[in-house]
Amino acid sequence: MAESRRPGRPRRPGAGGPASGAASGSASGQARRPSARPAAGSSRVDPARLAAYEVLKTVRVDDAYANLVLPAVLARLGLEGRDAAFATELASGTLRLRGTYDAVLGACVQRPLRKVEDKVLDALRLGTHQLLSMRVPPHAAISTTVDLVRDRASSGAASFANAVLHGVTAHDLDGWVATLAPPATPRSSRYEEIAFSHPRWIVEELRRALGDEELHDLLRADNVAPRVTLVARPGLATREELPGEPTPWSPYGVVLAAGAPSGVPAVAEGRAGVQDEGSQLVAHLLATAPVEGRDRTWVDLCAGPGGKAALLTSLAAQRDARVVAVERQEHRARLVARSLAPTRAVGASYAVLAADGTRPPLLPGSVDRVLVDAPCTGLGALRRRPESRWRRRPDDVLPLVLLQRRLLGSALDLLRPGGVAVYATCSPVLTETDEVVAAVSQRPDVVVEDLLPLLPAGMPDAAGRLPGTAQLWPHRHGTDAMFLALLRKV
Ligand SMILES: C[S@@+](CC[C@H](N)C(=O)[O-])C[C@H]1O[C@@H](n2cnc3c(N)ncnc32)[C@H](O)[C@@H]1O
Repeated sequence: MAESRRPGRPRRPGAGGPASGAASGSASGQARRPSARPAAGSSRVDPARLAAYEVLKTVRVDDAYANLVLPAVLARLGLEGRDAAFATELASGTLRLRGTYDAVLGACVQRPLRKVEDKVLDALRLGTHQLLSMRVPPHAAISTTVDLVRDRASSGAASFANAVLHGVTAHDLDGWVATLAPPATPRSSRYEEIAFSHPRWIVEELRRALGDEELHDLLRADNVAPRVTLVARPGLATREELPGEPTPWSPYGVVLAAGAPSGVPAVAEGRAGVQDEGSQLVAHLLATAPVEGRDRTWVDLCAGPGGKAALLTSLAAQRDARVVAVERQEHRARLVARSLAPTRAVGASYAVLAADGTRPPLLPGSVDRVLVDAPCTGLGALRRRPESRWRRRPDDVLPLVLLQRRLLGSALDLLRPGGVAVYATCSPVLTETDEVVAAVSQRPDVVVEDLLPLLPAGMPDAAGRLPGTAQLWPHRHGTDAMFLALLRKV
């Protein structure tokens, strides 16, 4: 199923149970009459729906990231508490499940969807999410969407939206998937495209990396927003002072119990941060890989915005090692510098260089440990950015792969004999993972080492396809789908 909604009987048009759960409250459950309180100037549009609409529009028009736009929109419209939570779920859920909803809308609209005005289509997607995934009573979902379309488009478009959304109520989500998606087969990804709202080329890449058996578990996990995990940077903060349960795999992590991370003092002071557990393991692995002899110089070759570099630097400080963080984009290098600054309190030694990691201004053979957390398609972190699956294109992959190979090659040039490199991507795509490592390990001065013994005890099924490498998965490990490989210079 595309989202965690229990299967149910098809709904009758216009019928609906009481609003419940996170979706309940003034924003969700009440159909607003024309005379209801005005919002957003003179219009009668429900503010939470308006906020979600504004997010979709900004993502579409400005190519923005929803998670960055949302806080500003919520603040501008004065939304807090349940209304803010409703707007957040409405915007994020609609963006994630756009593929499923477009298939549904395509069946309810007489003309091709590309001929529907963008702003009307955005509103229809929002209405469809409320009807099929949020348990908003149909009369409320439809009337508030019609108000929105009337306000943002025209009365004619509002009548059109009314008719289309009544069509959407013909089935519940399971019913629509059963109606629209052909049965799943390993050879065609059409079923997954509709049922799990992933572009077909992405389904095919994920299938190649994972196989058929668990594919649906992965796609389902991609459609659920991850819990927020925090990292306690060693020497600066402890897990015990962070509010939440310890993470199962990372020795530095905590699953945030409730509230915004910015409200946690250690996070506000930069002693802790928000970081996926898989990312924490990447830094941990580089720091714990055995190295004989000198162990003074660690490099993060793709450091922006600095999450892993901050963890590495606090670990390096405990061993009197120095970290050089390299980042090509100047504004991201500034973010790295900001992220590393709190580690000065524990005497950390580091430098941040705005430079090209394929030609870093560092001496070849001078480095003991190097991390290549390579720029990648990010297809292992789809649950984090609801719109990202619709942005990426198949032809993004090749240029990234060429860059990844050059970055890893340059990292290996920096290493002294006996030094170690960790190559990581938040993508499981085989061309970005196994094939990069396999190509670079043709060098006579490099071996791929088995990193599995360095992973936390009891971590299940983390072996990658290429011997010695690791591939984490959201549905298995609760992390992003990070790929990790350990290479040693000989
Ligand atoms: C996956 S992100 C790294 C995330 C980072 N390690 C963290 O944990 O916060 C990849 C980074 O590599 C940077 N990058 C891309 N090409 C680069 C190059 N040629 N040299 C150095 N950095 C590069 C990107 O700007 C981006 O900030």
